[in-house]
Amino acid sequence: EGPRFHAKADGDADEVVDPPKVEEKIGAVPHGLSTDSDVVKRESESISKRSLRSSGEKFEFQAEVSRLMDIIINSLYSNKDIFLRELISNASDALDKIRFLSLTDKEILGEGDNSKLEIQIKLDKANKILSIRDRGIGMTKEDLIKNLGTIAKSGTSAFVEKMQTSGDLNLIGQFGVGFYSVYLVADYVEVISKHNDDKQHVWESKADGAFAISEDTWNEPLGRGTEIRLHLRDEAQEYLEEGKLKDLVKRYSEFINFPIYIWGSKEVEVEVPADEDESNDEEESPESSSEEGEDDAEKSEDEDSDKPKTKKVKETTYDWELLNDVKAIWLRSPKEVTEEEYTKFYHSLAKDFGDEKPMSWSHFNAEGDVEFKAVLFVPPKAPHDLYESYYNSKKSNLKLYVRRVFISDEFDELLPKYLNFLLGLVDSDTLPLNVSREMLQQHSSLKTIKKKLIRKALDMIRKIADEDPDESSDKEKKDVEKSSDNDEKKGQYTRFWNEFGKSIKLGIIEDATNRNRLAKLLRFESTKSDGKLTSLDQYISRMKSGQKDIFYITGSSKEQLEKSPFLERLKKKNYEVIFFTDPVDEYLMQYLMDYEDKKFQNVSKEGLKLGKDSKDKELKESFKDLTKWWKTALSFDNVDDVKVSNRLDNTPCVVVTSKYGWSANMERIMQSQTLSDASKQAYMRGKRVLEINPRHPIVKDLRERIVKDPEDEGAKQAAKLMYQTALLESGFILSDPKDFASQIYDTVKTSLNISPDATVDEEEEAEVEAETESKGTEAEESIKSETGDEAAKDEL
Ligand SMILES: Nc1ncnc2c1ncn2[C@@H]1O[C@H](COP(=O)(O)OP(=O)(O)OP(=O)(O)O)[C@@H](O)[C@H]1O
Repeated sequence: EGPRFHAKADGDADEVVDPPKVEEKIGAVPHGLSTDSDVVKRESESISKRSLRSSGEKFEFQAEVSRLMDIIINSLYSNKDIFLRELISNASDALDKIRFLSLTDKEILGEGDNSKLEIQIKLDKANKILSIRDRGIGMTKEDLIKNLGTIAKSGTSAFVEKMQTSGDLNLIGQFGVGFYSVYLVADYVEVISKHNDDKQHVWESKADGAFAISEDTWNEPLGRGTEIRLHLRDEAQEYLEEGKLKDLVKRYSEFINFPIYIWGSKEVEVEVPADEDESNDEEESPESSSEEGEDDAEKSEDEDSDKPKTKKVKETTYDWELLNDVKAIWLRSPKEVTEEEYTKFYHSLAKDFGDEKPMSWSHFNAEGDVEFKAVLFVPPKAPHDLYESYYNSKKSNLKLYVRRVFISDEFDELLPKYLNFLLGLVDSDTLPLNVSREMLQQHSSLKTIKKKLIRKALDMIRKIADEDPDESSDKEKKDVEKSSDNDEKKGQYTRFWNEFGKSIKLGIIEDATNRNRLAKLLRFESTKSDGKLTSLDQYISRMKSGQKDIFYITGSSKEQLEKSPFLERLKKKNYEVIFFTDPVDEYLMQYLMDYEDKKFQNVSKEGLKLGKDSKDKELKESFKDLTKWWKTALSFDNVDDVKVSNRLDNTPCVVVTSKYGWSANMERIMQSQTLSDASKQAYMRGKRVLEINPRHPIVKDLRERIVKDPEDEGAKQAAKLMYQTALLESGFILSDPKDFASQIYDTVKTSLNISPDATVDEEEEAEVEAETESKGTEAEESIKSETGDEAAKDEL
């Protein structure tokens, strides 16, 4: 039945068998698992007899981890190979860690084999065990408990959720729970680990909700590092085939920076003494010495009597075979690296083994005061948690190496937050190697590296746009279309924008130095973009003669904005207006003041200029009385002013805000934020100005009325109602909807010729109550009589 591991067998001490101490012999072979049949037999006995290590301390997996393991165990996911990639990646991480520590403490690596930073794979066909060992940092008992089971990683639940919708286990490494993929192929797993600060321990689990940890007194001492033993499921026996393992390692571990060995068998041709009738070599073949009589006879006949007679036979030998060549791709000249190699390298960095290529990459060598090599990638998709806790997370996806030695992948100082979506690495020759991470973080070269990385990153992104035929104007299109990989590049920048556009916007907000470069990368829809994305440069190229400002409007959706009264006259006069519909756009526009000497103008704010119109002044003058009167009529609300509008066509009036206050859209966004500060809201709220349309019949009529009688009650009511309606249409949230509603009802009354004094009928409360009661009783009675069940009454 294979090895069993039960949760604590209560009181059944007889079942508990301590594994026998494995003899010295095991220590002599490189890996604890010997090909020697005696040892194999003993090992196998000890495992199959063992149901529970009596010394083992039992733990339950954290509920989320248990759920994850359940999903993995029962998964029908066909690509089970991924477990190997995850284990090798963990081994490589552990080696990176010890190598990093050894930079400041040489002793830490130890001597002899211990100091070899390598990964070893062994197959034990007899016991159906695949084992992967590294001489990395290892895990203490506490680490084992924490890392492999009790503390769910932040990614666990996210991954479980993702699995339930996509079923794609391939992503497991990206969620930081890759280890558990071992249960795709194994039903019992042992993790033997030795950390410099602790004794050697064994973690074991059959993924049945529990695991056990014992101090390891029977396996070969590892010296330092971790060995994972997978007791393979029956249907996963293919992972005991050497050829398969070699292929997988080669495929998945091309970019692992440590040598990976397999304890491989080799058919070799060896020269052995020829058969007795041919052989004449006494010294070299002691076994054949007993038959020397006949040899002598032959020897005398043979002319080459000095040459020993041998034959070639095939023999199986075992040895460590190196599977990868550890050549860092970034050290090669970019010209020599193929597109396929970059793609594979990206996949290994991203722990993303789908088919998608990165959108773009940049591989360069920086020279001068600060020397470094770097490879940057734009991933095909944004990671699942890119904007979650954007300001608090310390996550950067750049790996930092110093002279080929991996230092850290949590180095915030290399790229600003808004470029966190990039993946890649930096290998610097200038940074010092033997200092602590804290010291490195303060090193002056980092600033230079960061500056150059940002430039290169922005160039790379710009290139995505430059190479996209959809991006170019018709004139340029012809040239671009000639290029070969055109189809692939088509629409690429739109894809980039949909995935990472928010990051570019955050960049504009946060990075004043590169604001203009980033603004070039900005895309949006506009009144003239025809459902596609357009850029500021394209906007400028379409500007009307005499147009000074770049017009935009903010709101919650394009559909809503398209109908906005603010656009009426602009559209009629053929001005282009940008739609900004992402909440971040409001913040963005507080930082993006101008572009190429053109100012930005929110068309729902004060200050809109549409070229000089000689009639403007005249109109303003002729409506002076009305605007003045209207302002007084609105003294109940904080209306700053009433003015003649230059932006309206069909709508009688709109409410605009002051230039530096919040727009209506921003007010809405701020109100929807749970923790927003009410006092700040009042302070930041833009001043409101009612703008009236001098060509509109209602406005013209009002003017006539108030000239005749400034106290006209009907006019006053209309002025108020129009203002409130304009607030709504302009995107504000009414502070007193009740008042607005009752005015509307009054108007409805008037239009239906109902007397303004008509009142609502009084309810006759006493009777209503009595009636309800009696109805209720009737209903109860009828249920009771139908079902004959007393309980029905309770239910009712
Ligand atoms: N060979 C190993 N040596 C030392 N520690 C290890 C080893 N394998 C796993 N660990 C520890 O267990 C943790 C959990 O591993 P797991 O593979 O689930 O997640 P991860 O390595 O953090 O992320 P990923 O799945 O992306 O590799 C690791 O973070 C590491 O601390």
